[in-house]
Amino acid sequence: MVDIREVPEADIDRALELAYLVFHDRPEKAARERHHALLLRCDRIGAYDGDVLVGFMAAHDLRLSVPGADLPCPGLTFVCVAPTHRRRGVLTGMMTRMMRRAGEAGRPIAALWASEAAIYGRFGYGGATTGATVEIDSTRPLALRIDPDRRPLRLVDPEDAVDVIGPFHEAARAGRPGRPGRSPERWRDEWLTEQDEEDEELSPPRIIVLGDPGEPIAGYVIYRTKPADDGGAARSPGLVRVDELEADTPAVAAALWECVAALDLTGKVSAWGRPADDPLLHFAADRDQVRVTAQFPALWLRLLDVRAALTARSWAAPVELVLEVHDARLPDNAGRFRLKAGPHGATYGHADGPADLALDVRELAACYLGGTRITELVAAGLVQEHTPGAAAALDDALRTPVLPHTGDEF
Ligand SMILES: CC(=O)SCCNC(=O)CCNC(=O)[C@H](O)C(C)(C)COP(=O)(O)OP(=O)(O)OC[C@H]1O[C@@H](n2cnc3c(N)ncnc32)[C@H](O)[C@@H]1OP(=O)(O)O
Repeated sequence: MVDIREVPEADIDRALELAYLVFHDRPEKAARERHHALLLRCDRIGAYDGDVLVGFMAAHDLRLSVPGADLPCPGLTFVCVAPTHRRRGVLTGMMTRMMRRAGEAGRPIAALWASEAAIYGRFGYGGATTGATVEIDSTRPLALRIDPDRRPLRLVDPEDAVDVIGPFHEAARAGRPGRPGRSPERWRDEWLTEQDEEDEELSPPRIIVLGDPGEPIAGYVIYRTKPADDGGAARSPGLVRVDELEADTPAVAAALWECVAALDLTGKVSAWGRPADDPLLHFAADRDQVRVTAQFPALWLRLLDVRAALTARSWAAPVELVLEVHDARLPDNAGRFRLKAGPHGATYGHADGPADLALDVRELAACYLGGTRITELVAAGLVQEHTPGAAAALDDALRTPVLPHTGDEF
């Protein structure tokens, strides 16, 4: 009989051993210490078979930008079940406990990054943001259709970076749904850590900011480099891996991309997890030089309290309709509800009349940040439109000026 309960501090190392076993990992001492410190700050739930920890899950205490608001949002991580106890409902038990606890604590939404896309839909999570991997052939200067901002660029010491770029990042979050806030620890351990956890050949992080001296910065780029590999047939050019690039204007973004593409002794820029509507893809003059090499679901979102989530976000256009929502895990969300929303806010309460749209809570989550259209899901047979035009009307109301984006993998 497996018991689901909180994991005390004393069991954190056991939880990490389980995670390393399950994720086929053998991290160095420094990474283990970072993971330990991270789990100390997380909510932790475990599955115990007698005294043996056979399942584990943690949740960061995050805030997530949603259209017009910033909501508390547990960010699930380190989800693992021992190979001896798979497919017996251990994850289901831990997830049920985690969702109930988060709901009781007044968290309207929860989020995660999935190791495999097939796992979390059954728990009501929908793919809410899309990431794109963008590669630039930088063996030649980056060809641009707009003039880059010519204000000065300067290098910032990683030690000072949180003070310099942290406020810019925090302000930029409000402009794009799907972005978690970053604690100083997350900045230090995830973005600015000297040694990249996944690729030890990469340089420490380099930070370049753009802006006039004494003025607030107008943008920044964080990148790491790897020297050219001249060995044998698998010769590869020096690499610039862009970890983050934020800019106030397209001209600032153009200057920062141009800068990283021009780094000496490198021939390729690779940026993982960029927004699907990255302006670079439009202002690049040669789309053979700037290519999207992969697209993937990034943040998976769960609406734990649909009413609280829908009434917290902003709405781009007026809409009034009845939704029939299915939620197999959290029955308070299930039923028929009238959504009345518009630029001045939203109400959401039980309705008697016939439904205009019927959908699972998972589909609502996929559309909540504006990254997926309801009409696409009608076309895919996943949302039933009982009143013609209802899906398009809801899309107009859910629309965001830019696509949601999540660059923080956790
Ligand atoms: C946010 C993150 O941390 S993502 C990381 C997720 N963790 C991993 O990938 C580590 C390796 N895998 C594992 O530890 C485990 O296999 C887990 C956590 C994915 C699943 O744990 P389990 O206890 O076996 O899941 P559980 O028994 O509750 O399964 C519930 C359902 O999900 C399904 N399921 C579980 N894992 C998967 C999967 N990888 N792909 C597809 N379906 C899955 C089960 O078949 C089951 O379906 P059913 O309800 O129709 O019978």
